[in-house]
Amino acid sequence: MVGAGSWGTTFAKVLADGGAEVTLWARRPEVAHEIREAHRNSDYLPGVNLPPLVTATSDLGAALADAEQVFVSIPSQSLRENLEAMRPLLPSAVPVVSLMKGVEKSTGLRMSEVLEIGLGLDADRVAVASGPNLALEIAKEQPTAAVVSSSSLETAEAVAMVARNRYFRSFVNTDVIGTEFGGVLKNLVAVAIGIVDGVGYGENTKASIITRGLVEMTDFAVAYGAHPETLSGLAGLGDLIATCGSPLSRNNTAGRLLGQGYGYADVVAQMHQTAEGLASLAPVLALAAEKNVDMPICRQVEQVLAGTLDPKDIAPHLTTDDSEPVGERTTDARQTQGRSRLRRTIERALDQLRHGGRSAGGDR
Ligand SMILES: NC(=O)c1ccc[n+]([C@@H]2O[C@H](COP(=O)([O-])OP(=O)(O)OC[C@H]3O[C@@H](n4cnc5c(N)ncnc54)[C@H](O)[C@@H]3O)[C@@H](O)[C@H]2O)c1
Ligand SMILES: O=P(O)(O)OC[C@H](O)CO
Repeated sequence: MVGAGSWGTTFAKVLADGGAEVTLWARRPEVAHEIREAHRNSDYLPGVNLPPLVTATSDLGAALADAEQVFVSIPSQSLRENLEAMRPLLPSAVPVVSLMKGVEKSTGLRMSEVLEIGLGLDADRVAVASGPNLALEIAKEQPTAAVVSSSSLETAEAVAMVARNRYFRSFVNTDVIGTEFGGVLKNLVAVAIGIVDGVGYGENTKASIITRGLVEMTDFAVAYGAHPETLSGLAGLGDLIATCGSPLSRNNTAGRLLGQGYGYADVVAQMHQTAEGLASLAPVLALAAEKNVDMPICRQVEQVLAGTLDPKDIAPHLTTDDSEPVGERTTDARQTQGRSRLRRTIERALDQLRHGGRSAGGDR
């Protein structure tokens, strides 16, 4: 396991409680020492005892030697800089699994893509695991589930066989794009939820943002080739519910601080753990623009982060509507807009007939 933060350590426990021997690589030797000697990682998982099958080292080569599967759980924006060191140490033919939920700011790439490029791997060797997985709940052995996804079903199944135990169930799919983007995008909606929570708005506002947020997530992921049903599954809706509903979520917490009036720099300074949504927002919006996907909630989060939108005004797209009414689903909206366009075309044709080609309404 590369990365001994809250999720890497928790996932190591998940694997060990399923019977696997796990070596964690911790960047800081003192963290590795505590895990090895005291079976604790008190910085990240206070009060949690790690099973004897988990050990740790700050020597990357020792952590990777003889590994049968490699899991990676470091902040998304730091992944690339670690791959050069990992590449020559990686045992051949083993699957590499991303546990991360971000996109690379400089390239807009998903973490599985960064792993493939940085480690020179075929896509079939790479998997991602994602779902409603708040680390501290799982570290306390509260039951949950996740999806392991790979373009190779064989790889996904091999990983899922290991990543399971009495409190953790792994499903499989081959929709890597949908599974990965689900984890990225729910973070952005969770920041929005935190903001309205910080402002003091109640459950109607939050339910509206969660529901409309799921539409944004689905439209975006489908535009990039995901299956829509993946976004209704554990890695989409499931994770959205968990992250938006829990004060344990760092993205939700960051949003709440913004909603309470703290500026972006103060929030970043107060966060001691990774809130991926803050760094993923800009690349996600750039990717959305490339595919003409409208993401009003994410755009407003960006404006709050930039200090150009008062947090209490975060939901105008829900409360003001100066356009024609549209359906809830984008496809419905397109149909409605299509009907409107057709109606306008017919009206123009009738108008031309009535006025001999001279419009009565304007200069076009
Ligand atoms: N914590 C959760 O509940 C949870 C659940 C699912 C997925 N994730 C995802 O897992 C990933 C890791 O998150 P986390 O919660 O473990 O974060 P964290 O902040 O708890 O820990 C991050 C770890 O990465 C290390 N690190 C920081 N900068 C580094 C660098 N430049 N090079 C190498 N290591 C570095 C830190 O020392 C730490 O061990 C994120 O993408 C997150 O979205 C987290
Ligand atoms: O603490 P967050 O906001 O990074 O969320 C953690 C997990 O992704 C929840 O599934």
